[in-house]
Amino acid sequence: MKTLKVIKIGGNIIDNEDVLQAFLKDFSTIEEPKLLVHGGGKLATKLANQMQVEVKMIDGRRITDAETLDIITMVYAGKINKNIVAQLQANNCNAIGFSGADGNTIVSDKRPVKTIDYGFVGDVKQVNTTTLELLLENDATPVFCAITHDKNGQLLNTNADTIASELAISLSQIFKTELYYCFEKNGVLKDINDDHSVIESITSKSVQQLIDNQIISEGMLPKINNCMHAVNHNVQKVCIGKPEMLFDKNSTYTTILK
Ligand SMILES: Nc1ncnc2c1ncn2[C@@H]1O[C@H](COP(=O)(O)OP(=O)(O)O)[C@@H](O)[C@H]1O
Ligand SMILES: CC(=O)N[C@@H](CCC(=O)OP(=O)(O)O)C(=O)O
Repeated sequence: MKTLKVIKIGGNIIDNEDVLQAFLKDFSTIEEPKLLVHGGGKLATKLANQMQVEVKMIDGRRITDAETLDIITMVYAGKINKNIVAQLQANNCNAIGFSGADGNTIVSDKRPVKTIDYGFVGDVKQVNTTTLELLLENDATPVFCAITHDKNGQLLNTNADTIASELAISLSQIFKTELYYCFEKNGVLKDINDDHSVIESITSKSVQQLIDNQIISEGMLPKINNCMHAVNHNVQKVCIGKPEMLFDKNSTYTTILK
């Protein structure tokens, strides 16, 4: 079985042009099959503010009304996705941009209204890997944004961390899959203000205490839940840290274990 690296980059990497350019240059040097997932929540928030569209987030999830869905489609599937694809092509990496609607790769259900109406937010129901396998076997690199569809013509907003874990889980039937969450810190930190306080490994036993003690909070909560879901569903290796963890053997980062 070949190894596949599924790599997710978040807002603070996308927002910094120099950091993004450097990352994409390094990413292009990875010779094994690879797949990139990008977020972009921060840029969507900035644009919504400029357009005077109210931004509402609950537990790291964006309440997505029709106007917000238009904004995130333009930002995630348009500006960010196409710029990343163009930069990868400039580095001789044969990137192809995807939303979950493209090739019917990710189908999701609109989140049912319970106490909160999230609007056009989708929970992943099905990942179709046939097209992705074909591309990955032929040296092409899929680049996914945080948009899925319901197969009835409706686009839905889906957290980028979830897209990465669901793709990694489904593709683990075909590849030995590794999942890397890249962000601006060295890993999951004991003290959020001390970049040297990296927690080397987190297990399903230790995670609850970290959440209860509020060491893990905010944006790290959905990330760690997606990591746990992935290690418990056949993904061989799951790591959180700076992009350097992919390229520098001496870098520190957090490994998520069963
Ligand atoms: N223990 C922790 N270690 C590191 N970051 C943490 C921790 N707890 C909360 N966080 C927060 O989680 C954020 C990462 O989540 P998020 O902003 O959603 O990133 P991304 O856009 O890269 O997915 C960090 O910037 C940090 O503020
Ligand atoms: C439903 C939902 O919340 N979707 C996210 C998708 C983007 C994302 O996940 O971006 P980062 O990885 O940069 O945070 C949002 O709109 O903010």
